[in-house]
Amino acid sequence: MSEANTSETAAVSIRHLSKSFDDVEVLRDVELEVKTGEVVTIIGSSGSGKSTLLRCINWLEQPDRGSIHIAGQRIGVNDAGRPMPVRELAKVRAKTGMVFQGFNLWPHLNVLHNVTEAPIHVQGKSKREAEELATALLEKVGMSHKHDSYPNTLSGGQKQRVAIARALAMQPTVMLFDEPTSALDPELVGEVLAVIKDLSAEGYTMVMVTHEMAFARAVSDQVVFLEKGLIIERADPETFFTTPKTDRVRKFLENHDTPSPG
Ligand SMILES: Nc1ncnc2c1ncn2[C@@H]1O[C@H](COP(=O)(O)OP(=O)(O)OP(=O)(O)O)[C@@H](O)[C@H]1O
Repeated sequence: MSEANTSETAAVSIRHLSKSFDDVEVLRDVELEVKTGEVVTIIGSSGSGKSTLLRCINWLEQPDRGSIHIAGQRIGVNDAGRPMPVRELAKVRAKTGMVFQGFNLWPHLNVLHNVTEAPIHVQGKSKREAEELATALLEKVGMSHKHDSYPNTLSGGQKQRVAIARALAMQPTVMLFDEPTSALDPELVGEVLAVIKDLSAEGYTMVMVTHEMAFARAVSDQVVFLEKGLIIERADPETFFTTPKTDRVRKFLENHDTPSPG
């Protein structure tokens, strides 16, 4: 059978992933396995390759070497080792729900239609089915009262909660969050983190790049530390935050808003 079957138990399986921009190797032989229901946070200093790793998972960036399987299916490369046709790639990519730092909502669509757009036009759901799902998801993120508002009338925290509902509407295997609170005013961070925390409690599989250390500690099953494109530590959050193995991580945690033990 195809190699896809070797990874079918993991939500995401990344093997020997490398990526360069120009001559700079930004990811170096990265290996990562995300089990179904697991929350993995990726942390590290600026420029260490966190966003690039996340963007490789859904092929927004194409790696130079290595493989990525999502729910057992390889993304970007077909069984014959050739680049996937666009339609096939779109199908695999739809197994991921991406939430960006900058929300990326459609400005000309109201909240409800931002959430129903892809289920109707990509998945072929009926308008009624898509609207029922969107209504339930907007309820989940506390935004159902704004269903007919347009993005420019929402706060950053509200926009990000709609963006989360929109990603969930495709019923992805894995949610990918790229610094989802970095663009928010500090007082709006909490409402978005609360939504993500609820999702983790509900068993959603998530990979998240974040600078919010207390949050990473609270929600993660696995914390991964990237340094110059290499994973130099990975551990459960308790171990990672209380007994880091390397001086590099110890120093990083000293300089960040590290939560106190316990
Ligand atoms: N499209 C691109 N073209 C050229 N270089 C890039 C591109 N995207 C990222 N890089 C470079 O790759 C390196 C890793 O970038 P990346 O955004 O993955 O880091 P990061 O760890 O997410 O950083 P930050 O925390 O600042 O967002 C950086 O040196 C960055 O300048």
